[in-house]
Amino acid sequence: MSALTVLDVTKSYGTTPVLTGIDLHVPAGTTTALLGPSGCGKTTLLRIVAGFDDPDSGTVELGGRVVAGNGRGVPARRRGIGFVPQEGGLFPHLTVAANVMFGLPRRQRRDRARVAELLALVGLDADLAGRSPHQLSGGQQQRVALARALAPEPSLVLLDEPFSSLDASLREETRRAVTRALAVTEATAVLVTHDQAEALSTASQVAVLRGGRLVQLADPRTLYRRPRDLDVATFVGEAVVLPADVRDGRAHSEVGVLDLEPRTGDGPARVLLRPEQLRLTEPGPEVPVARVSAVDFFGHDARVSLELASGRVVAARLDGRQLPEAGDRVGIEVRGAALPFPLEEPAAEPPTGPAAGVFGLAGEPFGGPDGAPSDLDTTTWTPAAR
Ligand SMILES: Nc1ncnc2c1ncn2[C@@H]1O[C@H](COP(=O)(O)OP(=O)(O)OP(=O)(O)O)[C@@H](O)[C@H]1O
Repeated sequence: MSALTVLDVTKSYGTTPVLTGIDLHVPAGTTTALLGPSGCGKTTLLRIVAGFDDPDSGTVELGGRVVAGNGRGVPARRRGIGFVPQEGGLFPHLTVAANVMFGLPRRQRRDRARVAELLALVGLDADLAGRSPHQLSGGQQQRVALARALAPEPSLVLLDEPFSSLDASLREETRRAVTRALAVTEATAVLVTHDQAEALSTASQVAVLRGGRLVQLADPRTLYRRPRDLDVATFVGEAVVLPADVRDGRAHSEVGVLDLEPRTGDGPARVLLRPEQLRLTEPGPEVPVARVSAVDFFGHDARVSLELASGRVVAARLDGRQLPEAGDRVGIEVRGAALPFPLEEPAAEPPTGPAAGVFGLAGEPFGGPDGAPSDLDTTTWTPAAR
């Protein structure tokens, strides 16, 4: 497996720039996810790496060899790249075994043991070898597609939204099987996705693209904990963003006085918390209070919408065992530090619908003009009450 290096790659379609100065290094034997909203240029970058398209400028190197740019254009079939498209792309008239064999070098084409080995690698039983693709589930088809892509021991594997056509239960299981197979074979891989959970859980580094630019390249934990701006913060997970006044290195906010990591200078700022940092407690004179405006129960956890005194609604992710009811009055406690951002950075568009207010103002304030709790029909929640 080889390292992939993309250097200053630019691409336009007509007069519309689609990629601008992309630099990306994928170390050998690791997986990088290309994450970004629809139309940000993920597929275009993947096609340039694969050799289906040429960059206008910049270079693509595989294993230290320039395969595109600088006047070179190694054809796609000579790059030694395995490709897994969105929906398998298996040959419908061939059996599973024949599909996998198609990926094998000519001298191994009749090697049934090697086919069984590749099927086992992606977590499939050898009994499936005689089936046609239409006799497999979507997740099984994607695994066969990966087995076929890995068969020639490619220098690089490209996966273009490989789980997007699968339903939630198959998706998780298939994602795990694919991640495992990539790790076992020490494959260098690039995964295109617009699903942040998929990117964070599958890749060793995530490249966030926005409007044809690479805005952040980081390992999943750093990306989630230290997004470089609030757009990235909201793209890679749910965000609680609050105005704050920083004094002596601590942020005075509507949910209390928060530690900051990293520290920042005094003055007005905005701070980022993740919903799992919010905890509920009994309301008291020193405790910031909120009213529960909705509870979405997911079994393993729940998302609780909290309307603060200003009317701002924020989300908390809570263990599903002790939950308040909509209308309850609760106290808020914050665990861990907040991440500060300058005040002037433009905020992302406030979302609408059930997540509304995670990012901004929504709904009527529950306090009066002076911030005092109104006489809404609220009961006080205590942690031990349910
Ligand atoms: N062949 C083409 N001709 C003209 N414009 C194109 C072509 N291919 C892509 N585009 C445009 O380039 C931009 C980036 O497209 P691309 O498919 O790379 O985005 P993406 O991030 O993969 O999106 P999605 O997640 O929806 O697949 C889009 O605005 C798209 O309309």
